[in-house]
Amino acid sequence: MNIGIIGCGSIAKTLVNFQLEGKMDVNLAYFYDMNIENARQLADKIGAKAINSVDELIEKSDLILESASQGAVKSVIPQVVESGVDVVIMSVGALMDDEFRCNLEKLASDNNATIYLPTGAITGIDTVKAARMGEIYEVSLTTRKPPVSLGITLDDDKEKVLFEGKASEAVEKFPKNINVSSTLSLASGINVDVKIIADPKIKNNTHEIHLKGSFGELTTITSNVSSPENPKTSMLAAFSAASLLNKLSKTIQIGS
Ligand SMILES: NC(=O)C1=CN([C@@H]2O[C@H](COP(=O)(O)OP(=O)(O)OC[C@H]3O[C@@H](n4cnc5c(N)ncnc54)[C@H](O)[C@@H]3O)[C@@H](O)[C@H]2O)C=CC1
Ligand SMILES: O=C([O-])CC(=O)C(=O)O
Repeated sequence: MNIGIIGCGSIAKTLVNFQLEGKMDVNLAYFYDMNIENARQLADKIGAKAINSVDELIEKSDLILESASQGAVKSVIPQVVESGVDVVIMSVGALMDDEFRCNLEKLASDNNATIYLPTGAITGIDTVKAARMGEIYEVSLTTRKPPVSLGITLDDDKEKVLFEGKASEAVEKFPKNINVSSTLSLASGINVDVKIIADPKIKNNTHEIHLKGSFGELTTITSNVSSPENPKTSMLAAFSAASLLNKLSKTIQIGS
């Protein structure tokens, strides 16, 4: 399966390294970026092709992985699914816009395309999906990142709450830091409560999920090593994308 990639930054680079290590069961074949140099650099590492037109990327790819930005999801992904090409979306925050998501879902369904949302930099999405078969009473996400990951500096070493509210607002205010809240919301069917804390005492990007439902209770804590290329992004996000791509060709499918 030939994969086209939109957005050649930290996540795409990790995928390229996996391909170099022989860990990918799919072929990362085509690279597109609004900065063509970023696409060239990654494509050259694995003898793939940098492409400077979305039309050509769609025409050539069996599946497209978006690892660019919420803006890219809104501007490019409708055209991808309208062409009947499956897509993996990393900038999941774009899908908290209900009207956009419903239109995209209809466009995909009308054109026989599938939209995949990887678990990303959190843990427990399998359980959240299963919990939804019963009743979910409450669900929340507390994200704690070092200030550098949030693109700020703090005057002292005290933690600072930067945001408390719903996921739909969080993804607008922190578009590069809290896509995971959208994944959790879409999996649970609830616009989840989100707290974002800048914590100078921690090194890792940490996401804590609490969920109560008719099945019982779930708590997960994921303490993520940041990407060396982009401290906002945790390595696990790219690992999750790679794992999802590999899952597409597996005969035994593990997890719900
Ligand atoms: N779902 C999840 O769990 C996670 C999602 N993310 C999201 O994944 C996306 C990619 O993350 P990174 O690779 O770390 O980002 P990055 O900033 O390292 O790289 C993004 C690349 O996309 C390109 N780009 C941006 N907008 C574009 C557009 N409209 N068209 C074409 N190229 C465009 C940039 O030039 C850059 O090369 C971001 O939106 C990030 O917030 C990040 C971490 C976790
Ligand atoms: O990588 C992470 O820790 C989470 C993240 O940036 C996002 O969800 O946008």
